[in-house]
Amino acid sequence: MLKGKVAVVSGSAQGLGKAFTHILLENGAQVAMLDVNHVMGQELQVQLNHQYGSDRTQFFKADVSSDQQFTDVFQEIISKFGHINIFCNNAGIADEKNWEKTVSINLSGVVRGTYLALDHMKKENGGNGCVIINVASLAGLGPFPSAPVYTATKHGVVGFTRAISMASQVSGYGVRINALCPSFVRTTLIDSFKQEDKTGQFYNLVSLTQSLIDKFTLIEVEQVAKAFLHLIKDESVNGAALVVKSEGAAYVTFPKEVETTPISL
Ligand SMILES: NC(=O)C1=CN([C@@H]2O[C@H](COP(=O)(O)OP(=O)(O)OC[C@H]3O[C@@H](n4cnc5c(N)ncnc54)[C@H](O)[C@@H]3O)[C@@H](O)[C@H]2O)C=CC1
Ligand SMILES: CCCCC/C=C\C=C\C(=O)C/C=C\C/C=C\CCCC(=O)O
Repeated sequence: MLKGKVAVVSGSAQGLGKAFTHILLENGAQVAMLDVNHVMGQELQVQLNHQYGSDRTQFFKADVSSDQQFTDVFQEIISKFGHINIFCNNAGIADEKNWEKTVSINLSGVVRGTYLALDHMKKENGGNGCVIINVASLAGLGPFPSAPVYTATKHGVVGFTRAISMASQVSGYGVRINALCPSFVRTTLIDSFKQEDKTGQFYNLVSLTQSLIDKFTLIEVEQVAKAFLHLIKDESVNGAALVVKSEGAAYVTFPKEVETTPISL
């Protein structure tokens, strides 16, 4: 069903991005994989070439926190594949110690990728049938106390996605932009919560994180990939946030008006 479509997935050398790449390939798309980890990225490309054929994927090394690298690689991808229909901003880290890096990758990287993709999709593709998926988290909808800056970046991704999707609709770009909000997923990112060089001043909250993981239970990347595919196919949604938990996937119902409690001044 995605034959003839070209997809770009950032952070695709492992974890969720790798699972998104697999499901896109299984459904007929070509995939440009983008990651800062070129060793893992190139190894994966060799494996995928065997599995799906050599013309289906290409790995591109880039750091999404670098304007220059992201822009240059974007142009390389267009030169190789001609056009892009699906763009997934997935690359992300959890590092409260180096929190500015977390903001640069998780939030600025998503804004950068969305603007590059929008600019191409609205001009080159005539604004038809294109979709951007921004990977946020359940921590983009509620507080994750062990990782306040990670929480902030993911709330930022949800807010940015809701606003830019409305701008896209009002401007008639013909590009849908949605957010994916998984709870804890079994990937290497999860290991960060036990590492003091990642948790920094919140290392004392390790047991709180463990209790949250136990409450939500770890989900598998394949389950999130199915929700990702649903967001690509569901042409009725724009500006949506799709939550993925162990019990299933569900769209968030955002209030039309924020509920407030008046105070007297
Ligand atoms: N694992 C989890 O529990 C959850 C993860 N997420 C989000 O899903 C996304 C993917 O995470 P995972 O697959 O779990 O992590 P992961 O650590 O398994 O994979 C992340 C990939 O992103 C790449 N990457 C990191 N920084 C990069 C940069 N500056 N430029 C390009 N690539 C970069 C890494 O090299 C790696 O291949 C992230 O945005 C994460 O915040 C959301 C909810 C839950
Ligand atoms: C820096 C240490 C943190 C390491 C954690 C590792 C990965 C976390 C990935 C996530 O995206 C977290 C997923 C879910 C957030 C959990 C709780 C939010 C609560 C939301 C709610 O109130 O419903």
